[in-house]
Amino acid sequence: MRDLHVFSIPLRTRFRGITVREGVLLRGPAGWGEFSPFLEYDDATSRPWLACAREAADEGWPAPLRELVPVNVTVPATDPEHAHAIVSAGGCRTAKVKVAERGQTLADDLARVEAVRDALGPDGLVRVDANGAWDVDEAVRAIAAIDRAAGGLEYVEQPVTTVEDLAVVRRRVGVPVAADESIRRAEDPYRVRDLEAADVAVLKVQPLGGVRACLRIAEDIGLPVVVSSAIESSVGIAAGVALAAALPELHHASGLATVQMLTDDVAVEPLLPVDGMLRVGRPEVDLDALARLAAPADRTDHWRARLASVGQDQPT
Ligand SMILES: O=C(O)CCC(=O)c1ccccc1C(=O)O
Ligand SMILES: [Mg+2]
Repeated sequence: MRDLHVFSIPLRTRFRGITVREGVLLRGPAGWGEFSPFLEYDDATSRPWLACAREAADEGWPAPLRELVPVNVTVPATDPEHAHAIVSAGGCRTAKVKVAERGQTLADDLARVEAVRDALGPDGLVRVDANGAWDVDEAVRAIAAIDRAAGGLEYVEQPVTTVEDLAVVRRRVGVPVAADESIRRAEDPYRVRDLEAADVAVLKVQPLGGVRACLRIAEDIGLPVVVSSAIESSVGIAAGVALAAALPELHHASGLATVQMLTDDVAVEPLLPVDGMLRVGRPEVDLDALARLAAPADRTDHWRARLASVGQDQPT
């Protein structure tokens, strides 16, 4: 049995319904890997997440082509003053702004992106993420208004839920469209490509089965890629950085500056951006942090059982 640690780290602010991030760190001959599928995911959905952890622990990653990876600051659906402060503190030249939050209005989104543009200055890039919350007509209207308020958008991520609607919206707006939730399973990117539903593909290493699996997808789909996180510890983020570092072409900042969304981390030097960049490499795990962040016994039992169940048909 590999060295195995179950961690539990509170988030600074609730993000998509989650207040605590739990997962497993596995140590193998190549280093540490992270297995942290969201709690509601079944075994089949979680299998690529385990493949990603095993690749990190057992094999390691393909050689990097760059040493630094530009990242975006992530701005939650917060008020304009807070959004301005987050971007000003971040040091990133690209900001990703959450929009279309339930319980908020388009006016809230417009005020938030205006504040973000003000904090970034004219040379920064603003992208927005609606997490599929709009219908087609709402999306067309909102995107035009947000594009004006932002003084130009880099792209809009997942404006609508289905890949068919994504293709319709893409044909009706002047802003590039990125697919995120539409690319979760290995076969999804090919549907996005075949329907010409997006200009940009968001790839996350855990749900798509690891760095090599994502490199293959990027090569096959022929779209520019944005590497993004699933809110992971520095160990999980390092796998995303390894993908961004190994892509033959990298046109966009990665959505990997999310360690700061957690209240604590497992690494001696947490993988936080310096001047808007993350350094490629393997973070050193802090054994004191593993002890401090160790999940309670019942959660550890839950994750051990889950690992056994997800890894069932494969050698451990
Ligand atoms: O891309 C980023 O800046 C951070 C990652 C992020 O937003 C995210 C993290 C976990 C689940 C969903 C999402 C998302 O892109 O909506
Ligand atoms: Mg997204």
